[in-house]
Amino acid sequence: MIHSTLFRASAALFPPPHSTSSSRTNVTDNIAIDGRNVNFSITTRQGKVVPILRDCSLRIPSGQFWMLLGPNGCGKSTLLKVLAGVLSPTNGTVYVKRPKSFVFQNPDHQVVMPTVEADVAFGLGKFNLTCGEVRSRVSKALDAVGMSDYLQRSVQTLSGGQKQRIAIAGALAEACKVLLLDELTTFLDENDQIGVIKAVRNSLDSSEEVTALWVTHRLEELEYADGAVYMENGEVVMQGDAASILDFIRVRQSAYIKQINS
Ligand SMILES: Nc1ncnc2c1ncn2[C@@H]1O[C@H](COP(=O)(O)OP(=O)(O)OP(=O)(O)O)[C@@H](O)[C@H]1O
Repeated sequence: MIHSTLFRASAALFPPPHSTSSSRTNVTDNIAIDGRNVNFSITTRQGKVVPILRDCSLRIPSGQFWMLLGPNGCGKSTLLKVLAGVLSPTNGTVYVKRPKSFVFQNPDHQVVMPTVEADVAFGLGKFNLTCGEVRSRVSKALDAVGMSDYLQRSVQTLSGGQKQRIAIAGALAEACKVLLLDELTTFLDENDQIGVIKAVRNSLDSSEEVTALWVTHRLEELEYADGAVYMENGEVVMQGDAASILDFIRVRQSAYIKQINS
């Protein structure tokens, strides 16, 4: 864990990018996610290039639960999609430990099988496991997200948060090393929201192998995190331990409120 560390995410922290490849091998084992000077732009129909991410650098240690925070439209989901490999960076380098798993915002996009057990086991077909090994992985994964009692339940009967937890269990069952979680609590009520966030926290606490990056704009969720990356206007402004980032955002917000009231 990084203790009381807050650092400005400047280019000085990282050497300049050497390539635009989406994976690198010379990253130390204790870093799960490493993005350096990541840029992402879109080109409009009129041929105008619109930058969405500008020189974003971030470094997330293995085994930790980090949040990606910032105001609406600052580029959090885009950065997460670049890290997931769903989008290719226009420039910069990205390393994310594998296997990695991207969990979507909408709980109804998560589940594909009729029962919880079948859904969590869905991705295990490719591993050539015995039935006993499959059962054991499903059981451990459901335990990690607090859903052991739901093994035989029809997924149709689950709440949104329970569906998110099943999706996370599916990733854990596949021995996923990095969970990339895109605003999972947006559509959830408070109970479900807490259930999902605690499930992620517990999954990490029960395995040193798993790292999670959780996109949110809810500051209160920071209490569950080890660290956070704060973005504004397409840039990574700060990253560090959760308490320091919370202080930083509060100071920034009160300065903004003073400015608009003056
Ligand atoms: N394909 C696209 N075409 C045009 N603009 C885009 C595209 N993708 C993202 N954007 C713009 O890029 C900016 C960043 O979007 P993104 O969804 O990454 O932000 P966000 O921080 O996740 O926002 P929110 O918290 O509201 O979900 C926004 O202004 C968005 O409108």
